[in-house]
Amino acid sequence: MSEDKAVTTPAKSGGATLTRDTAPGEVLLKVTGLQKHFPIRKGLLQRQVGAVHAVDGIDFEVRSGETLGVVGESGCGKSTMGRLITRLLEPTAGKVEFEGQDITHLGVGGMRPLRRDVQMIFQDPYSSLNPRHTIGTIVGAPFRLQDVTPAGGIKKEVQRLLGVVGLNPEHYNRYPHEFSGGQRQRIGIARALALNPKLVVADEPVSALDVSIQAQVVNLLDDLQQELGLTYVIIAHDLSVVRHVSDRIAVMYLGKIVELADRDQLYKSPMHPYTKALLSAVPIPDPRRKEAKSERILLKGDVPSPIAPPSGCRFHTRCWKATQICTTAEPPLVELRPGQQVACHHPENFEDQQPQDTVLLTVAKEAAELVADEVLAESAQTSAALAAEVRTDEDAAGSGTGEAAEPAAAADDATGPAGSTESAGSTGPAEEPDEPAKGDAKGDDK
Ligand SMILES: Nc1ncnc2c1ncn2[C@@H]1O[C@H](COP(=O)(O)OP(=O)(O)OP(=O)(O)O)[C@@H](O)[C@H]1O
Repeated sequence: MSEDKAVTTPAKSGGATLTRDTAPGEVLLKVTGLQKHFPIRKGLLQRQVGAVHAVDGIDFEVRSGETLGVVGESGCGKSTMGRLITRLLEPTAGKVEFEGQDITHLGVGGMRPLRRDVQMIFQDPYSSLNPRHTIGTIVGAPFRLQDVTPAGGIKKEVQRLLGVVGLNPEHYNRYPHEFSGGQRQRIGIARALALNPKLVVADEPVSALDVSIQAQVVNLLDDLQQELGLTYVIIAHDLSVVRHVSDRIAVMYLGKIVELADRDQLYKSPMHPYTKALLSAVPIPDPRRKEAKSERILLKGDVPSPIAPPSGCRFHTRCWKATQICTTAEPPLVELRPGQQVACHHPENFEDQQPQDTVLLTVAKEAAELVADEVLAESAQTSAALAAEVRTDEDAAGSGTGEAAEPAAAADDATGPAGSTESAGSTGPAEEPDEPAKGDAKGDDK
């Protein structure tokens, strides 16, 4: 990862230079009672017959310089939350404050300066880049949109940014299809960094990539944060991805935050049964903790429909600890331990909040099953592969070579033909934007 480690701070671009008002550790983003209900309409008159409760009243803060990981199964509302805080979606209710300013209902004009400060990286590096544009145009777009001319000109700045994310600045005129999946995600990252943002919301930034490439992109994000003092909200459905980069983690279930805790605390001692189940699904690849897994929980079934979420605690239909009260009273998100907020009547690793309610629901007992240790040991190995990769790269920081792409990377991912080995930090010929069928063909619009 030669060039990855040699990250340089983006040049102060004329007009785009942003003062870093919020000191590290201070609240940069504050979300209160945030809701997004997508209306469901039917009939000729398109009358509203219901709503998808995608995000249903969440509160959290993001401090300057930290990484907040957001996890949960598919459909829990993570992406919607990401789009709400970047104001790509209008909230149904609640408040979003950025640097103390209420931005909940700012119009296009009011949002314009904020667009520089808050950027988003999307999950799919294939569809988020316009195939008709060169990467020079793509990465330079934010300057044009914001009418900003960096010192030295857009081209020079874009080439510098490409170098920052470990791509060859010479490839300015190439098209997205000429790059591998990991390289395309680097292009997306370069675009997000163009205007020197304060907050970057990354929505499943690596889930479309091969595991070995994932580690490289995660490490790049980490390096950039160190160098540029960025604040991240990283959304993932997989706890193994956010584990290595997050300071705190929010666990979402059906539009709600059910647990919000410091990273280490969450992994060592999860309090919400859902968090515990998520952790069970991603065994911790640490042999010293093997004995700690006295019980492993496998959740059965899918997340219930957000159109009509279960009453009381939304997780009660899949929770092995659910009792009567869980069906009627929604547990508030409260700080049960310093740095650990949980919404549960019967939390794990803590005293019961409703000890009088002892009779388990029949369905609860069937909701989850314990998984055999052997099965877990096997999957722990897979999880360990990613962890080892990340650690190796962390250890190699500054070593200047970083050939993190193992042969497995050759497979890259199956989503596109550009299956070249991701060449992290390649600013030279090592970067192989192999496009076997098309070679260097430019302007090959798809
Ligand atoms: N524009 C929309 N209109 C209607 N429903 C939507 C819209 N966008 C999202 N939803 C619904 O909101 C719920 C939450 O979706 P969201 O994409 O935020 O979840 P997620 O946790 O990010 O899942 P995934 O990991 O699959 O993206 C889902 O049930 C989804 O179908």
